[in-house]
Amino acid sequence: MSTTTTAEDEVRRPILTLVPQALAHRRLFLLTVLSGLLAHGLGIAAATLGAWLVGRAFIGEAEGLVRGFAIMMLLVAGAALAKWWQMWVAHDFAYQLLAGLRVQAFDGMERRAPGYLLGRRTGDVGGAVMADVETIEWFYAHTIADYVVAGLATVGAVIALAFFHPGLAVALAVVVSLLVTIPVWLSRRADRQGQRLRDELGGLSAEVVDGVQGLRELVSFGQGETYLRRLRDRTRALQSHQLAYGRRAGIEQSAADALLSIGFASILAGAAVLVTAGQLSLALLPVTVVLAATALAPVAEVTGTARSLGQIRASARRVFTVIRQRAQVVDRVTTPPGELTPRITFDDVSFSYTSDRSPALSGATFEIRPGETVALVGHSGAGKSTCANLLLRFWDVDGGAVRVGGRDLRDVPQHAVRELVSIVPQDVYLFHRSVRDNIRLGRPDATDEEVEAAARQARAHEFIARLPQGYDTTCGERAIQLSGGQRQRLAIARALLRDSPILILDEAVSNLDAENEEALQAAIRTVRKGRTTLLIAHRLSTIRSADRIVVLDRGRVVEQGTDAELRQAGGEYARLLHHQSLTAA
Ligand SMILES: Nc1ncnc2c1ncn2[C@@H]1O[C@H](COP(=O)(O)OP(=O)(O)OP(=O)(O)O)[C@@H](O)[C@H]1O
Repeated sequence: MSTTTTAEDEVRRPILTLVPQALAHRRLFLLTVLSGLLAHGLGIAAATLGAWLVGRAFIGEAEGLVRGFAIMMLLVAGAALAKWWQMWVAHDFAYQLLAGLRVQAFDGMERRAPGYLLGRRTGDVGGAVMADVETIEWFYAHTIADYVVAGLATVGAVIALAFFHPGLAVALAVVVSLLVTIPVWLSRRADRQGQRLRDELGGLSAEVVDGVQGLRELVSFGQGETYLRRLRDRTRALQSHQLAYGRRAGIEQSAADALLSIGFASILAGAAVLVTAGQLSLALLPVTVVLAATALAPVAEVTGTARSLGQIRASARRVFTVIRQRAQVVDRVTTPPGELTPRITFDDVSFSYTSDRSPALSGATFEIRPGETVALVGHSGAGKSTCANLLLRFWDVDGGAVRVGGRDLRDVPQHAVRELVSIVPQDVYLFHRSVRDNIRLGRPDATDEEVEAAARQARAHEFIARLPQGYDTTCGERAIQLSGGQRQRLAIARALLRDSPILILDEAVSNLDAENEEALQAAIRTVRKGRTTLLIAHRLSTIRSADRIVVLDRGRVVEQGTDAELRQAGGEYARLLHHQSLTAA
């Protein structure tokens, strides 16, 4: 039975899952912290020196002022350089991590393909991978190392202040401690709001992708206005979540600003009282003020970035849920099986996609001998595509076994299955690349000559030659559009290049014009030659061209034989013909 993403797969502490990823890039992380410390340290030193010089000037001690000023300018220049270095390494660190996360997320989806996409909308999936990964950039580039730097810089400033007066250091430590707790007060609400906001954004992106993909249907059924209304409703819902998020962030900001002002004013007042009481030299007053300010500034900065933690948490949760999904099919053997006779056996196979649905196959038994073509026929939903999915090991059977050359497919690693079996699907996906590269997907190291030879055999060369740039014409969603029959011929060329001994052919149901039809049938005849073929057929002419026919009904094999035998038997096949469930062409 197929497993879908469950609650256990959900990531419970998403921010903590981001940290080990950062530690995997230890060198860059340390450089980010180091550059941050240098930038802050030099900044604090420059400001403190400046304040000290002002203090001395105040009490009339002019000696060494010029030298001190020159040193201060050097420190300022050093701080600026260190800041630039910090931005550079922090972004290098973040982008390397994000690149890794994108690959891991794609890997997670591939591990569960195609089951993963069931029940999920493609816009939502794309959103999880791209937009959420982008949100995480903020954590790596502006948060994690900044927290470490802010912590160290603040502790340093408090210790330095303690040399001047311990009371002032204690007061500063109290203000800092209160400031850092602000995001914690509202963290639950921030988490909830961030989650809602990211979900709503994902939903909206899915809605837009849905609308664009189904534009033809919407327009032809006059439903454009209804769709726009739905979109408006979703946008309004998103807006209200954004407002709630903004309100809470505003409360945090105001609380932090108020605390910062009160805290700073108190320390200033305390220092002034100490000067009046003769416990602190007037010359040191500017230095204490600057130290307090330099301790508070980085803390205020990180509490600002902490306001984004709600969204970062939600994004990390979604990305890591994808990354950590369990594999749809697990290999229990990793060594390839060696050469297998391409004899396919479905032995009492039972399978359900999900536990809440009736079985797609129950006790299905049939065989395809080496080099033979067997057509699977049956009503829609009878289980034909499920047989193909199991033969490709997109899922594993629940009961019985699918065997190739007598070997249970569960004992053949998935990569070896993909070499053994290739498919010409009904809906051929073309990537936004050249026709040549799309064919080359069958065998990436094929030469141009081999690609062209495969296209000729697949009866695709002629229409490719008529395209604006021939084999270099870009195809796919955003480029030249090819007809269903032409796409299938490109897929046949792919399969010919792949040259696997077993072929699954899912015949296109759409009506093709006579020229396309003739070319496609010829291509199918070529690609079947010498291969064991499972044919999901809809046209009578194709069905008749098969060596044998297996008739499925509600997941069971109800009849097997040649076209003539089955007609004569007067069973399900004859009924399908009678009710014209099979296309006559
Ligand atoms: N990915 C899936 N998840 C859940 N149920 C599925 C999935 N694919 C198919 N089914 C269900 O399994 C049963 C068999 O479907 P299958 O696609 O194998 O039928 P089919 O004979 O190929 O139909 P068609 O000719 O319409 O393509 C159907 O009840 C279908 O709803």
